[in-house]
Amino acid sequence: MVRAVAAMVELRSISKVFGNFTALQEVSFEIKEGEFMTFLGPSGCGKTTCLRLISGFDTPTKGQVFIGGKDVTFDPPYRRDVNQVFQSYALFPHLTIADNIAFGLRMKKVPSAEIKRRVDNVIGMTALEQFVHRKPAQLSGGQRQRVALARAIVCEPKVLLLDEPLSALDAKLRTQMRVELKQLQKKLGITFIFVTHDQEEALTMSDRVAVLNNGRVEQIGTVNEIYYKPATRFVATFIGETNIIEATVLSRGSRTVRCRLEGGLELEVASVDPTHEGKILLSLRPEKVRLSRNKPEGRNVFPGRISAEIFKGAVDDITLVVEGGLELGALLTNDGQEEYDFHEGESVFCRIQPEDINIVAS
Ligand SMILES: Nc1ncnc2c1ncn2[C@@H]1O[C@H](COP(=O)(O)OP(=O)(O)OP(=O)(O)O)[C@@H](O)[C@H]1O
Repeated sequence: MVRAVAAMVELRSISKVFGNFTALQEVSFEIKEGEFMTFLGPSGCGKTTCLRLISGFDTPTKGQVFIGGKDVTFDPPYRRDVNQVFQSYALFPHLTIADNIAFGLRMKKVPSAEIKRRVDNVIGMTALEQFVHRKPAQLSGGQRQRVALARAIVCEPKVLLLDEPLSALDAKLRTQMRVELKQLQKKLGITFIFVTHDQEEALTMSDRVAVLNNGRVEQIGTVNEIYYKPATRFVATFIGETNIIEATVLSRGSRTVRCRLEGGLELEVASVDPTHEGKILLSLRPEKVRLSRNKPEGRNVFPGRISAEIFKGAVDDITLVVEGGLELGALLTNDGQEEYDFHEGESVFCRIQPEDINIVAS
């Protein structure tokens, strides 16, 4: 018999109003067991509010919260199989690292032999062996971060909530901790819900990302979907660099539409959606603009002039002027091949695959 597997966490038509301000509006999504889900969005978009409704530190104005298939909308935090790692880590300064980690289990009156076994296990997992007798003040930011994580996972919650846990770390440590966190999550198989406003952080660690804006979910998808198939202008511009271009649909083929871009350039754009008609908005990632000196074969080939070139190490950031004065950004990898080494003032041919252009909602 096939049994439907309930989502580990589900928010169903959630709205949250503070006074006369709506912080979340009709938010619905499901998070699967063992998934690394990230809430990504600018400051004030409602990420922390979402997290607080899942942890039980707050209740929704409307809608329901389910954890493990059970309606927990009005259950207090201690009745939910959820643990949280805070931005500030919230460690007890007077306790040693080992005692900080054991604290939650002692509160739950877990037998001491079991506490020792579980604490030793997470200390190994988070590489904290040499610090167990120190106090939090004697650790670096990254080490403190690991203690906060160890303290949360030792309780073996089904869901771990992480509210910008890397924000206090310097850039290098942040990058390192991203990899460690992701590896740890895979090893533990716990559902992680991670909050950040840093798109790079979201792209490196998550299985799926929910992009929030103004209290609404703009898009939920895998990191690839969010990056390569952004649904809205906001998602396309918030994550990575993109060219946003206004266009008009001229005609429809079986899998593409022919569009006239602002300035007059005509291009074919992948589309099977019949609602794509009249005025539309296009998103084009700069690394998808191919340049060459000789005219290439294929569709969507057009001339352009390089009006600016900025060297950025691994890549060159290029501005092109094409038909009708339209400016397009292009990114080229600096791999040392002269064939792809273009300079300001040069005339070039541009080529864009129809499927590399996305029609986005405004
Ligand atoms: N208790 C409250 N009373 C009134 N307004 C609140 C309350 N809590 C949050 N808000 C408002 O709700 C909105 C969403 O807040 P939230 O903390 O969820 O944002 P966020 O996306 O986590 O932002 P940040 O990245 O800055 O932490 C904000 O405009 C905030 O001012």
